[in-house]
Amino acid sequence: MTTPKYKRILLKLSGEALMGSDAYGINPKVIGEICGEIKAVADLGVEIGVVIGGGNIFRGMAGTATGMDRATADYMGMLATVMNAMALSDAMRQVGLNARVQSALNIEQVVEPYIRGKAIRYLEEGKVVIFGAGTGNPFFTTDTAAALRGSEIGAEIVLKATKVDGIYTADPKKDASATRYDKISFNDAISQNLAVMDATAFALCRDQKLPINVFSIFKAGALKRVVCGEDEGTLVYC
Ligand SMILES: Nc1ncnc2c1ncn2[C@@H]1O[C@H](COP(=O)(O)OP(=O)(O)OP(=O)(O)O)[C@@H](O)[C@H]1O
Ligand SMILES: O=c1ccn([C@@H]2O[C@H](COP(=O)(O)O)[C@@H](O)[C@H]2O)c(=O)[nH]1
Repeated sequence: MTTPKYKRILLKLSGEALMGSDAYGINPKVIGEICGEIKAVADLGVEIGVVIGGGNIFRGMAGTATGMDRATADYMGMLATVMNAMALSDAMRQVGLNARVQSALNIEQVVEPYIRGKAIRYLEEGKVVIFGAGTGNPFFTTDTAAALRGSEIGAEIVLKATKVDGIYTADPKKDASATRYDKISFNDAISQNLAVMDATAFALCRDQKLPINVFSIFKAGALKRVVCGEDEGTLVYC
């Protein structure tokens, strides 16, 4: 059997990735495939916390661009991540995973509130814990929530599963000449303003000595390869 390098991980899943090639929302085939990738890692005995983004439904900055109050728009963005968390939990159920959703905003008729001790107990029981509503605070992102929850649950690494296959010298979607790093230090990622992740998330992980691996969620088997310590995407280290 393949031996995982990590016992407990925090997986940051791109909200936008859930759209697949659709213009908006959640594509059932794509979310099912992503859950298959997660199951392959859970079957190795790895404890998995997940933070899900909301970019497939709503981003606060998009609301602000149309004149909305930023905090109001950000709360809408956080609610979008709760919808994604619920969809992900159900898609996990369909592939045979046992998942629990905890929300940083209290909507108790819908999902449990975030309680750190309970989340850790679920992980120890082999359940996947999906953290919705980001940090629960406006002016942050789900990348920062991943750094925060990863630190709180004692994850050994944050895995950012996104639409690109690593961190590049510039945004590869805008600059075709950009080249990918195999690894990069936190200080270099921050000083070069590499926008694949926000600086708050990088800084928190750096301070907590929590490495990050950025990889493509669309590459079959990539998540399992990262978890087994193989070179995949870009490693951000202290
Ligand atoms: N230097 C860079 N290297 C790699 N990607 C970059 C870089 N700079 C910007 N990007 C962009 O960052 C994006 C990933 O971050 P982003 O926060 O937009 O998405 P996400 O976290 O995957 O999605 P969501 O916000 O929906 O959860 C990539 O799709 C890429 O286009
Ligand atoms: O802690 C947080 C996390 C998120 N938000 C808002 O939600 C959206 C969606 O999250 P993404 O990280 O962009 O996927 C984000 O644009 C913010 O508006 C937040 O306010 N606080």
